[in-house]
Amino acid sequence: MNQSLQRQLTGFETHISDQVPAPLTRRKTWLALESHHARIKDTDLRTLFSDDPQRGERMLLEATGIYFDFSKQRLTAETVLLLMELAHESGLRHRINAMFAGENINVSEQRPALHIALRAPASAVIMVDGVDVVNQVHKVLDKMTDFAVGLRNDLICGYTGKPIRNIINIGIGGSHLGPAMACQALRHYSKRDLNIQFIANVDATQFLETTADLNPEETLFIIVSKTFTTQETMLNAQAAKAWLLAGLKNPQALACHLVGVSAHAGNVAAFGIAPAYSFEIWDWVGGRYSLCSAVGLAVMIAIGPTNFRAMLAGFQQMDEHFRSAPFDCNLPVLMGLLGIWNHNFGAAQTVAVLPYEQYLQGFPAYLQQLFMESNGKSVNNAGEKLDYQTSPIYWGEVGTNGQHSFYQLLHQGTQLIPCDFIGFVEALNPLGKQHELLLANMFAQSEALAFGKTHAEAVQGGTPDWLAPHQTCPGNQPSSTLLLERLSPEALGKLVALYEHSVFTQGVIWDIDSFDQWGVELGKVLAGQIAPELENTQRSSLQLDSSTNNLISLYRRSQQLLETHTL
Ligand SMILES: O=P(O)(O)OC[C@H]1O[C@H](O)[C@H](O)[C@@H](O)[C@@H]1O
Repeated sequence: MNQSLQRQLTGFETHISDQVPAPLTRRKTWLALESHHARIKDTDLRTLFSDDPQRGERMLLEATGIYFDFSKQRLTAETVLLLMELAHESGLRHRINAMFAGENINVSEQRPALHIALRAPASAVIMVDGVDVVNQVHKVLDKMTDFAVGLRNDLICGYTGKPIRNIINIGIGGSHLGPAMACQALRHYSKRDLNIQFIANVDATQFLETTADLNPEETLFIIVSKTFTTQETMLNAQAAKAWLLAGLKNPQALACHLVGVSAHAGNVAAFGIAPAYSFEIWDWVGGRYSLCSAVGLAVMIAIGPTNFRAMLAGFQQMDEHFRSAPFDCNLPVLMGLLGIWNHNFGAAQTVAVLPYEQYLQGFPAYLQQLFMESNGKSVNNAGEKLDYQTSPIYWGEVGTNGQHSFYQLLHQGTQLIPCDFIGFVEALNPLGKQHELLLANMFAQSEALAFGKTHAEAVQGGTPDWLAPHQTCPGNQPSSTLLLERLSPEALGKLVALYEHSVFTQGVIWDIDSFDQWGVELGKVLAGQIAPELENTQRSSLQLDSSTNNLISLYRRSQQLLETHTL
C-alpha cells in the first residue's frame, strides 16, 4: 500500500476508545463517508486510473502470501482512510480482542465465538468457564488423527473385516457446507481410493442416489450435527441405520459403520454410536465456523492428518494476522470495509464470488452461509431495529463457466455488482496452455468490468453507429482480485479465515450478532407443525393461513387420489 497513506493511517491505532459509540448512521465518520461518496460517485474507474498511473501498485496489499488488488474498487485513498477511521470509531480493535479472549461476543446466545481456538497452537491457553478449550481441541484433534490414520491404513475396518472405501458425511448447513467445500477444494491431496460423499438434503433422492451402488460392508457414515437433533440430519441418519442393517443383517455391525460428531455426546450415545466413534465439538463454535473441528473429520480422512494440520496452520496464520496487524495493512479488515463501502454507500445489493479454480466449486455456496447467515440481521446487539442495510446477497460460480452465463449482466446490466476474483498462480493440474488461458480470462474480466468499452471505441473498431449502443459496455463495475500461489491446504485455511474475519469486521461495524441465526429457527418450528398435518390420516380441519391450508389440502387430495389408484 502507498506509504504516505500508510503513514496517515498509523495514527488511528491510538484513537481507540472504550466509549459506547453513537448509532452508526449518526457517527461523524459515517456522515463523512456519505458526503465523500456524494463527491466521488461520478468519478469512474477510467478517470481514477488515468489520474494515478501507479494506482495498481498503490492499491495492492499482501498478507500471509495472499495478494489483494483493490485498485479496481470505486474509491480513493481518502475513502480508505475514512473506512479505517470508521473501524476504529466502531471499536473494532476492542471487539477483535474480545473475540480472541473468549468473551461472550455472541450476545443473543450469551456465549463466545471461539473458532480461532480450533486452530490455535497446542501451547496457547484460552479459558472458557475455567476450562482451557485449546487443550480440549487438541485432545479431539489427536483422536481424529488416530481414527483417520486407522481408516486410511485399513487398520479400522468394517464389521466383516473389509476395508472402508466409502465415507458418507450426513449433516446440513454448517455441518455440511464446510467439509463438502474443503473435500472438493483439496481433492488434489486426497487418497484416491476413498470415495467421500455428502448427504444433506432431506429429499430421499440424495440418500438413495448416493448409496445406490455402495457396499454397506465398505461404508462408514459420519453423522455431523452440533445439536444432534436437526430433523433432516436425524432422518437421514435413521435411513443410514436402516440401509446398513438391511445390508449387514446384524445390529451389532452398526457400531463399526456409524460415527457421530456433536456438542451433545449424550444424543450421539442414545443413537447407538460407541464412545470411540463419537467426536466432540463445543457450544462455543458456530456451525458455519466449525470446519476446523471434528466437523472436518471427513476432510482429515480424505487428505490425511498432516495436510489437515497444514490447513489449520493456514487458518492460524490468518487469525494471527487479523489479531495483530494494524488496520491499514490488515487484509480481513480492509476486505470487510470495502464490502461496507459498496453496500452501504454504493447501494450494491449483491456480491459475486468468482474463483478461477475448479476445485473451489463449492466456495460460493460456502460463503453464502458464512456471510448471509452471519450478517443477515435487522436488529443491533441491543435488539434495536436498524436503519441501514446489513449483509448483501452472495452468489457466484467458478470461472470460466460464469462468463458464458451471467457475466453478460455484469458487463451490460443495470446493477452495481462488486466481484471478488480468486486465482492461483500455479496450476495443480497443468495441461497444455489451459492454466494460462484460465488466468488470462480472470485478468481480462476484471479489466473489462472496470473499463468497459465506450461508444466511440466501438465505432472506431468498425461497428456501425446503430449497433454501437448495443456493443457499448459501461464498465465501472468494481472488483477485487485475490491472487495466491497455489491451492494448498494451507492456502485454503488462509482464504477461509480471511473471509471469516471480514464477516466479523462487517458485523462489528453494523453492530450485529454475527454468530446467531434465530431466523432459521422459525421455518424449522413451522415445518415441525406442518409435517404431522401431511401425515394426518384423520384429515383434521386446518388452522393455518388460507394459502398454507390450501396447499396442504391440495397435497392431501393428491395423496388420496394416489392411494385410490394404488388400491
Ligand atoms: O449441526 P446442526 O445442529 O445439525 O445444525 C445444522 C444447521 O442448522 C441450522 O439450520 C443452522 O442454521 C445452521 O447454522 C446449522 O449449521
